[in-house]
Amino acid sequence: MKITKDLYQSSLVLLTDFYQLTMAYAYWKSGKGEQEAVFNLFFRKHPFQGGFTLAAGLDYVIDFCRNFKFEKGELEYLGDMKNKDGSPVFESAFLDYLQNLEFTCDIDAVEEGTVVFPNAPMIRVKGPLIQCQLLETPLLNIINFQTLIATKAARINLAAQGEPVLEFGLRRAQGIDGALAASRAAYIGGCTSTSNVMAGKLFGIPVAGTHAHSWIMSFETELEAFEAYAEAFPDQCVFLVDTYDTLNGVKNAIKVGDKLRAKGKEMVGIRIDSGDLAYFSTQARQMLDEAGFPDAKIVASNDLDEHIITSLKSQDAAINVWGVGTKLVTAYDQPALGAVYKLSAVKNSEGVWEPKVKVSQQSLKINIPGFHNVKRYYSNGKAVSDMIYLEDQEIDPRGVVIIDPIDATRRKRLMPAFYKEEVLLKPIFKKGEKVYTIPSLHEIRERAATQLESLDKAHKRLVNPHLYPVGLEENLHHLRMDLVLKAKKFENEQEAE
Ligand SMILES: Nc1ncnc2c1ncn2[C@@H]1O[C@H](COP(=O)(O)OP(=O)(O)OP(=O)(O)O)[C@@H](O)[C@H]1O
Ligand SMILES: O=P(O)(O)OC[C@H]1O[C@H](OP(=O)(O)OP(=O)(O)O)[C@H](O)[C@@H]1O
Ligand SMILES: O=C(O)c1cccnc1
Ligand SMILES: [Mg+2]
Repeated sequence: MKITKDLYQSSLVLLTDFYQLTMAYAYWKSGKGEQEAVFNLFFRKHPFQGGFTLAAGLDYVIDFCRNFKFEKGELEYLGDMKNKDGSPVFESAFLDYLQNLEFTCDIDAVEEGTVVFPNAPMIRVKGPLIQCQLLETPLLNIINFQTLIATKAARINLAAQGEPVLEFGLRRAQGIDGALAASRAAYIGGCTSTSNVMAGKLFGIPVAGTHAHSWIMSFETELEAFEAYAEAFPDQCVFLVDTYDTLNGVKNAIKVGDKLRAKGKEMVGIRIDSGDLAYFSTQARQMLDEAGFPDAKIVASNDLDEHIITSLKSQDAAINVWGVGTKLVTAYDQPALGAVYKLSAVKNSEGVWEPKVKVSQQSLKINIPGFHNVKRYYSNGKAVSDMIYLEDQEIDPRGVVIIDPIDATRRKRLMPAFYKEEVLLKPIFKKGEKVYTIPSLHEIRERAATQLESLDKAHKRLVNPHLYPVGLEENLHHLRMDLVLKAKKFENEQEAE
């Protein structure tokens, strides 16, 4: 395979687990393929032991669905698959079915840049079982990663308290698409730029950077290296000062800064990439100030994350710009968000929707049945609670009770009439037609900032955050409990037999 030419030239319809295709075949064979179903994508726990998660990746999902088509090449590949006895895995009538398969689902989803919480659906897919099933793996692949990285980026940007965070992750990212998707998500999460030029071109993210130690090392002296760099980029000089002796490096940067100024140019600043970043940044700040460069920025990098940034802030480090790579784009301390995709209702042969639950040993894993949506209530611009409710349920503006999906003893009474409300799942596709206007990446980033602003500080603490209240509307809670009890009763009866 030639990665540069072939990787994205075809539809991504085979970017799925094999079992989705074998199930699709079996659904088709048993005549259930067109039966209507509802699936929900959600996660059970915030990543990084945090108190919020930032949704990202919907744009890729939309693109995936719009190009959901089995073309000749894919069908040939599937047609060549053989069982152990040499017979084809998929009979040709099924391949004909796939060839004619058009994407016809309804999809409702939270917009990118929305703050989201455990158990509430981020994406709801309604449509023929086969299509819903085939979407499971790619939707999870896309949403799990981008949401994880957007959340990590948001945490890092919160720690930086509004100072610019430059994303430097490409060299350590999880492969090629991992890097591109991470740069996109990091930008949504608040980073100001990426070092990944391809991400810049593809997504319109500002591209920025400094220079490496190799630049300095290729010259006889550090001073010569700075001078040559200043010659090439008189308006964009950020000198990396720690190749030999950091404080001597600062002295050299000041010398070249003076020369630039004599030519009417200003150096932008310096970068420190090793050693005690609190100590060196405060020393460098003092030297720069004394030399008449109070506006020169100090960029720091070197295995930074939200915790080290917080620590450096508490040490009064004089850092103005944060370069963050590895720990951001790899989500170093939690490599995956555990979002799942679960069936919550099917339409029976009489055309009646039947809500479904999967009863698990762990109550944490019992899904939320039915066709539901999420409302967020705001008071004075602050999010106060999320309510998961059955979409056809009348909500009494004078009072609702919401019940924690994991611990039914935790309840909260709400007066919807007192609050501004937002329905979080927005229509994206109706019968396969896109009905949603995709915002620009910059708008998504703005939404993320506004959403994070709407969340109380207590939920944004990096450690031991306060739990944001998310509950099931009473009727949904009862429906769920009834279904669980019925299923358990059935289980017990079977055991007794
Ligand atoms: N004052 C500080 N407080 C807390 N953490 C710091 C401080 N200064 C630096 N760090 C962090 O400590 C770690 C230092 O790592 P390490 O010892 O590998 O770097 P180094 O030896 O200074 O540099 P390198 O090995 O890259 O030349 C980095 O993650 C860095 O961000
Ligand atoms: O530390 P990160 O958050 O990943 O940021 C990117 C790092 O990449 C570069 O150096 P590299 O790590 O390649 O080499 P070095 O650590 O030896 O300087 C740069 O100088 C940063 O330190
Ligand atoms: O531009 C930089 O300073 C940069 C880019 C990638 C990785 N580390 C640093
Ligand atoms: Mg390094």
